[in-house]
Amino acid sequence: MSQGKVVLVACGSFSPPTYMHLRLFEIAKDYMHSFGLGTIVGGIVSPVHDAYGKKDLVPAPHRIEMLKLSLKSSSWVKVSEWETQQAGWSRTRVSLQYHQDTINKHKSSHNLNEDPPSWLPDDILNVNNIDEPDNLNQMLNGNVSDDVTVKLLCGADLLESFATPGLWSDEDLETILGRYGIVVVSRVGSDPGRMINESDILYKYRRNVIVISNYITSDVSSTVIRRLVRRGESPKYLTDDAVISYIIQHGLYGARSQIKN
Ligand SMILES: Nc1ncnc2c1ncn2[C@@H]1O[C@H](COP(=O)(O)OP(=O)(O)OP(=O)(O)O)[C@@H](O)[C@H]1O
Ligand SMILES: O=C(O)c1ccc[n+]([C@@H]2O[C@H](COP(=O)([O-])O)[C@@H](O)[C@H]2O)c1
Repeated sequence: MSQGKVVLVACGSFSPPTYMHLRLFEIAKDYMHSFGLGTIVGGIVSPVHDAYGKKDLVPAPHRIEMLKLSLKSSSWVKVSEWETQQAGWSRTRVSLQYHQDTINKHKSSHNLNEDPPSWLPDDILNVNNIDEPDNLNQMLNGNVSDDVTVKLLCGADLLESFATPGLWSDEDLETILGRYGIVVVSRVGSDPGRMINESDILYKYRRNVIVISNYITSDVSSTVIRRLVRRGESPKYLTDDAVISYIIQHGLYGARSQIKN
């Protein structure tokens, strides 16, 4: 298991973002830090392209804006618009590869004039870090790898979807699991341990699959928020207040202005 620097990338619809989407990053960061599984230097949320065509997927500019509102207080998780700017839907392997390549490029060039994308973690852009004595000592002693690896951050339902026939290509799963690795947070009703045991490909790459039991369980989902909004009921405390205001203001998910506050 890599002990180096890690950037977590969460792919999904985020229609709308819930507080659990953002909790995933905090849960993963704490867990990986306490078990010495790598140093998290950044988090990226990558909303899916409209062409993914999932039911109730509001246009990407709305989802991006809601994510930005949700992440206002986060110093280390950023929104990447790259997937939404492509001509069509991008497979997750391609998205991970793009983010990894861009990180590598900026990390090796240290060229701040190169217009880095806004989602690039500050830790990678902060060239001054390189001269920090602690960092230098660690590197000289060979204790820490200076590689930065992206890892897919997801809930256990996404892991389960790997077994849906025809959904993910075997070749992509080999790359996602073998080259990058994934960090899976348990979700009500799913059993990631069993999934790994029952899937040959997950079992093969089990050392690259970090499973985190989320003991503060929550079944909140975008579906629940959309349902409440549609019924004119309040989704307060399931997502950021600013997201709720945005939904009402733009009449998303069948919102009417009389949503109870
Ligand atoms: N409550 C949760 N616990 C753990 N993981 C979650 C939870 N909610 C969402 N996720 C994870 O967040 C990522 C993005 O999920 P997605 O946008 O599909 O959210 P969702 O709430 O499941 O959406 P929907 O209800 O529209 O299917 C996925 O990896 C998903 O597994
Ligand atoms: O790469 C693939 O083959 C692939 C197959 C199915 C789903 N995905 C990604 O998984 C995410 C699923 O999001 P959601 O909201 O349907 O849970 C989304 O980011 C998709 O692009 C990716």
